[in-house]
Amino acid sequence: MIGRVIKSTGSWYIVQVAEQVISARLKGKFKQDELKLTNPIAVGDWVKLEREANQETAVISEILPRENYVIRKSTRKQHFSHIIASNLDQAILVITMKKPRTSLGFIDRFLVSAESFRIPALLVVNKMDQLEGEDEAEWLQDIHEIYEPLGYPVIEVSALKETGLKEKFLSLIQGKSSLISGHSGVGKSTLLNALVPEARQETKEISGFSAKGVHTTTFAELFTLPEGGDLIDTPGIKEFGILDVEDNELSHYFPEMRKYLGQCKYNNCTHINEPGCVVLKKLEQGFIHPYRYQSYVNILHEEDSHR
Ligand SMILES: Nc1nc2c(ncn2[C@@H]2O[C@H](COP(=O)(O)OP(=O)(O)OP(=O)(O)O)[C@@H](O)[C@H]2O)c(=O)[nH]1
Ligand SMILES: [Zn+2]
Repeated sequence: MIGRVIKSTGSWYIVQVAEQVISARLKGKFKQDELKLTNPIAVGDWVKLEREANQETAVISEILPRENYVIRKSTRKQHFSHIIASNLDQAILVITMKKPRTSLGFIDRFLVSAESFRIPALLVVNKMDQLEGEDEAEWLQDIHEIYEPLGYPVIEVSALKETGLKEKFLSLIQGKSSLISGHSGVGKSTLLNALVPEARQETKEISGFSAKGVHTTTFAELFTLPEGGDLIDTPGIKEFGILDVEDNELSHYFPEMRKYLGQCKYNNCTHINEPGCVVLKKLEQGFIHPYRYQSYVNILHEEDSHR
């Protein structure tokens, strides 16, 4: 039979097979794939499994090819090892204007990761009920002005007051597998509980039946939406990695730069100070947002310092 991994505890996997939830483990000699992962299976994986004699548990014999996946934060030049989730239609970053305010740099890192994994991304501004003052209104306006033209939808919600959820947000997640991420305290759990009423309950049930470690907050978990589709929560995982890229490739993950690539004088241009750089020209002309360019430079340098 075939099922989808909805939770991993490290040694046991909770697999959804049609309407049933089965606890499964790996066959003794499980073939590692080419990613050389520390954890061979991720939440979101589709797997082939067979029931054991007791009928209650199952053994996973094969992982079906992944459409895509995200891995844990790592520097660009390191070998990735920890896979967080797979087979995603999109990645959602929950952001807030205060307590804590999400920095644009953090948002850009997330978007670059999503681009590098070829997963569409969207931004959900939570705690809209707390919006007050000019400074906050400006921050929100910046978010809309910077990200929407790049193709990243920006949705405003209040998980606490349950506004904006059933309207626009639901239409964007229905029928899809969405990874949900964000800083601690932005309201991911509140959002999840508002959308998947049994989310809290489910977590409790599963932790009662399996090995210890189930309840640790570093494992991703897949929750099915009553309206169809699912949300993959990634508690404790703040940032994802960026796929292995050379300096002159980072700009491929900035949609506003991507369209000018190949037009610079040097084909290995890093768009920092090279003569005849079209990206720098477009920045000067206002076609590239200075904040975004700053993030580009920061990521380039940060990754360099890790080598
Ligand atoms: N005013 C307001 N508060 C909210 C909203 N959503 C969440 N909160 C509050 O923000 C705090 C953090 O919410 P959580 O849902 O625990 O945040 P989280 O992102 O899951 O945090 P971690 O579990 O640490 O990852 C709680 O006190 C929530 O009640 C909202 O829309 N408006
Ligand atoms: Zn250039």
